[in-house]
Amino acid sequence: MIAPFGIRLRSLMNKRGALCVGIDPHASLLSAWGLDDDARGLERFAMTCVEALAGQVAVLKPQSAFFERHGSAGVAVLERVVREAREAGALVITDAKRGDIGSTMTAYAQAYLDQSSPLATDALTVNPYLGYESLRPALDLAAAQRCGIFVLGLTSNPEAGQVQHAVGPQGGSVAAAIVAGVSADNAGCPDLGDVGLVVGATIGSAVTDLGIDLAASHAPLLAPGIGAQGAGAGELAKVFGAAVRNVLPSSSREVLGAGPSVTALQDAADRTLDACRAVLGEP
Ligand SMILES: O=c1ccn([C@@H]2O[C@H](COP(=O)(O)O)[C@@H](O)[C@H]2O)c(=O)[nH]1
Repeated sequence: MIAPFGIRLRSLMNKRGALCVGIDPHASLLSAWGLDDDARGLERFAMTCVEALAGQVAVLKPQSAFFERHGSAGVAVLERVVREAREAGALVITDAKRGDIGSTMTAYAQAYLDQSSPLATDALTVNPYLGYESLRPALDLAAAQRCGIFVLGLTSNPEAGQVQHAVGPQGGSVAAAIVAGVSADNAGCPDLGDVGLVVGATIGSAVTDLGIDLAASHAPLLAPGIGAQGAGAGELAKVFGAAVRNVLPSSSREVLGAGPSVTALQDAADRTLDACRAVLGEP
């Protein structure tokens, strides 16, 4: 039987280095690569990323929105990207930030985590702001299918604090309550659990300010914000402190901007990984 997601992720981070490259086919990037902003251009862009990076980096993270904006043809491209990236040896986190209630959350979970689904992936980003327990159908199906879940914790966008830093009824921050939920789901894991957190590389001292212990959560820590959003590898030590070993830095536009040359994309990913390694050490 396949190993649980957290174990597979640690093993691939050890082998390939701790880096996630996002596949975000912005219209501006399609244009910069000389491609049309249509489903054919999207497919060429995304499959070039797979060809360049799926055998090299630990994790690829297609951003679902950029595929959905091309309608059903775009979703078909997403299916191909996820399938072929996994076949080439990368782990795939589908960044769709799903979140809903009850049976609707179950349907989202089935769409991405049931391994017989056309969109089947290794891990899915989810939004806990309908309440952490609203994610239970996805958490349960992920565990059954040996997949991962990445719960939005402290996101990289500047307006996130309005919700995530707010103090909830128990007196702690909303983000701390989400982290507590993740910690409970990972309880007993000796190393990385299957339930991860999204914590932006841009958030400065928020983890410390809110009194959050990320290391104790055993969560893989997906850290977007490197590159186009202004964070560099240097920010990682300050943001994550004692939890740096569990960080998976993520960058999209900064790497993708090097394309369409396959070798230029590979070199850009290598440069980002080297910069992160200098801060994080070996995973
Ligand atoms: O807190 C979050 C959660 C997700 N993202 C996503 O990551 C990429 C970032 O792309 P860049 O080009 O490297 O800025 C994008 O898909 C976001 O939706 C995030 O940035 N922050």
